[in-house]
Amino acid sequence: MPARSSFLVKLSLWAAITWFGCRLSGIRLESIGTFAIWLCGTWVSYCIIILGWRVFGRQWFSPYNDLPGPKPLGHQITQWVNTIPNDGLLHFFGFLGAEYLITTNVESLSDVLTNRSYLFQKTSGLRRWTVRFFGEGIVIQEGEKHKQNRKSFVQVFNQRQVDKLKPILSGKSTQIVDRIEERCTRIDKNQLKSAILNVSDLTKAITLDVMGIVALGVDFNTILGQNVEITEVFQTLFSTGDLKKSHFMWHNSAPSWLIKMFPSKIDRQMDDAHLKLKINLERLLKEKLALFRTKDVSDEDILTQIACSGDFTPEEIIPQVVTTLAAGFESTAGTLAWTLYCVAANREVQKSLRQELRDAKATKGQLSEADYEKLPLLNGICNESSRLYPTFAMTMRKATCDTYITGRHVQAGTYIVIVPRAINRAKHLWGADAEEFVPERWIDRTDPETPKINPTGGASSPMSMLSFLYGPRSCVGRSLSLAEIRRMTARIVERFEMETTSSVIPESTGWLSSAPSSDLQLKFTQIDE
Ligand code: HEM
Repeated sequence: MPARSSFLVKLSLWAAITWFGCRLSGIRLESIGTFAIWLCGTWVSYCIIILGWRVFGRQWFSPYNDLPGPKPLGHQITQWVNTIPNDGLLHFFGFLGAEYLITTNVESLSDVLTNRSYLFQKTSGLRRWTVRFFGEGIVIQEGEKHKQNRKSFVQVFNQRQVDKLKPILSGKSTQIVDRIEERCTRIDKNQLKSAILNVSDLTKAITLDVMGIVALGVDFNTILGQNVEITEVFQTLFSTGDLKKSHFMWHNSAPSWLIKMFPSKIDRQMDDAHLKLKINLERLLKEKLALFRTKDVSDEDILTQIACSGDFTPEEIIPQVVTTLAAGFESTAGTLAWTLYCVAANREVQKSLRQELRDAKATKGQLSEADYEKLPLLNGICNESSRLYPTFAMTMRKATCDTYITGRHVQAGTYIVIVPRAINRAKHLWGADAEEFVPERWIDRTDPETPKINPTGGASSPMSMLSFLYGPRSCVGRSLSLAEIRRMTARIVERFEMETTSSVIPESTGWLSSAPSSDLQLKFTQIDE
């Protein structure tokens, strides 16, 4: 519907509701003028309520909203976890007395994420919103259905499959480096070429290409400036900026008939983007199945594997792929952007990483795919940046029946708030420097001659690092995304000196997944070999 006619429909509805409201409450509308005053009055009241909600209400009513203003998701809860004494659970009341429990230690997390994980389900609001815009995929499935589908997904993302993809990821890392080099046109006083570039644009383009190859077997080459329209589709559908937060809140709280009656601009944009993606995926799927029948097909992409596994009905395949793209795109692009920022902001660490890469190459001339997984500092940097800046900063569950967490009774309907940002920065789990960037914590130097990777970063439990969550609902794409982030970071650091362009520490933006703000820029200067 064109914008103007949709406005007129809304205005007429508003007028009708006001008129009926006045009639029902016995208010006499003596002239058009009185009616117009009432119409304006109700509109102003509506605006005041919405404004009040935006400024004050969001903070009180839902943990998703945290503090007002440009604070990252999970910021306030991180402060609570680090300052309020507790025994593993923090309790608070939300809108209309809804009960919320925040899990703050390994014991309470174990109960929610592993011991009784299927009793704590994702919220119906998230499920409704996800199904509407992405379709029904593993990310929001529960119980037996989830268990069954998870087996297929673990198979699709197993180590052998990820190993097969590593040379492709390395090829893509060459492309991102070449792309940055092309754009280094400024000559500085040392006669070195440099450029100031938007980091999110780069990491989103390269991750979109990787996701295209991994999920669909198609290289969109957006890093080379091709297929711009697919970038728009991904951006519209999967990016989770602050506007999407209000969008989600609206879908979460309003009844379906009201949502249908007042479709928003974002609804229409997301529906259009979803439709475009679906049409393309259906066409691809047809081609792949035809190829599969002739056996002339590689089994590397997710679409082919899911389609040919026999575990999913034809209607289930596309939604599963769309939700996987949703889970992997912003999260990987955001984590890569954070990693590049952390390296740029810590020049000494950057220098040491460059040295580590040079030393590793010195003996063989070139790094093997296996080397990327073994280099202690490279791994330390990637783990540390995703610890400090988990792109899924917060997730929620709801108790489906009366149960208990660490021996405490939990009533059915209680919301359980799991906050990776707060756990990853908790001082009782990581020590006094929990909020600082310390890649060293991931290195075991028991033998100073041969430093090794410390898989838990010195924390007493792997559950202290929740960026990929833990247990039967943890991220299936973890090794794939880390393999991408390691290769991109290593190749960029080998070829460029990175610097921040501002002393202000960027904060996470976004709601479902959080990335550095979309205008974060870094300076890349070519290294004089
Ligand atoms: C650095 C990048 C990534 C991060 C930080 C990340 C993080 C997470 C987290 C925290 C969850 C659990 C969400 C919840 O239950 O509330 C999750 C689930 C999931 N992730 Fe990732 N993810 C990343 C990359 C990927 C990639 C590249 C893929 C696939 C291509 C992927 C696929 C999935 C899927 C399918 C699930 C649902 C698993 C289930 O419910 O059983 N993720 N991810």
